[in-house]
Amino acid sequence: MTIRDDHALAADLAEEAGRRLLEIREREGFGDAAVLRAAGDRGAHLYLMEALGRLRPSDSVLSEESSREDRLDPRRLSADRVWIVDPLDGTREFSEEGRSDWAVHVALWERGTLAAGAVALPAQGRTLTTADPPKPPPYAKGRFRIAVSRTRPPEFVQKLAYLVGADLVPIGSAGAKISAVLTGDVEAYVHAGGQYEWDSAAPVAVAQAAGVHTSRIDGTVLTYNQADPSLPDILVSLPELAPSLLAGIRDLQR
Ligand SMILES: Nc1ncnc2c1ncn2[C@@H]1O[C@H](COP(=O)(O)O)[C@@H](OP(=O)(O)O)[C@H]1O
Ligand SMILES: [Mg+2]
Repeated sequence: MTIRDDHALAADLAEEAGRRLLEIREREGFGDAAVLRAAGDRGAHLYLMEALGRLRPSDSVLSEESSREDRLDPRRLSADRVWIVDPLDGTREFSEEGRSDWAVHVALWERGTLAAGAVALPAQGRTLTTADPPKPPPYAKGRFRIAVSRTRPPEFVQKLAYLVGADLVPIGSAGAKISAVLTGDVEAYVHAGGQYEWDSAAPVAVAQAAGVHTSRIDGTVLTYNQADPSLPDILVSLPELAPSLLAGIRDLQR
């Protein structure tokens, strides 16, 4: 198998899981949000596990929806290749009629780096992929936009926006927020206070391929396939904005 095949496979799997999620939304309706969320998480997870087991039988998989036992299975720590997937990121938004800020994440971690990835945004009719990385529009100087969680934004983010001259844009799903940086709808995404490897691996793979800044909020490297999959904070931004955002965050946390 060539490396190119992994890029295409990530995109195909994310798109097919997304197509199934649209069908589940259609079939279940929005009457009972908990039922719809559970059906979405389960349906996308089972499809991705079956497809990866069939198409990449020697690789490990770390999925948000795997059992706790499977997620903590130490075998993936000595594996060369681990697929890190979030079958449905933005589960809350998936269950809200009319919202399109939810995503399917499929990433491949290989010997220490993110080697391939895709983020399907089924309700937006697009998939962002390392097979054909997006080209974010260049930064036009002046005020800019920072995407934040709708429900759990970092406590410092209002002050940060004031400090750097930005407006906050609440969007659901880490994948949808990072995609918004890549498509030019916002210029940055800041999160702190909790998150896991599957929430960011695939969109970070695409962002890195697109030449966008990705790091922890202290500027250090995001590392994946760790024993503890907690990865609680992240900064994704157009490269020109990273130094002032990192300096602002540092000042506010002092
Ligand atoms: N404080 C926190 N602790 C744990 N997970 C968090 C979190 N804040 C956000 N997340 C996770 O990050 C993803 C994006 O969140 P948000 O839309 O609020 O930005 C969601 O993934 P899931 O939808 O896959 O659960 C959410 O559960
Ligand atoms: Mg998630």
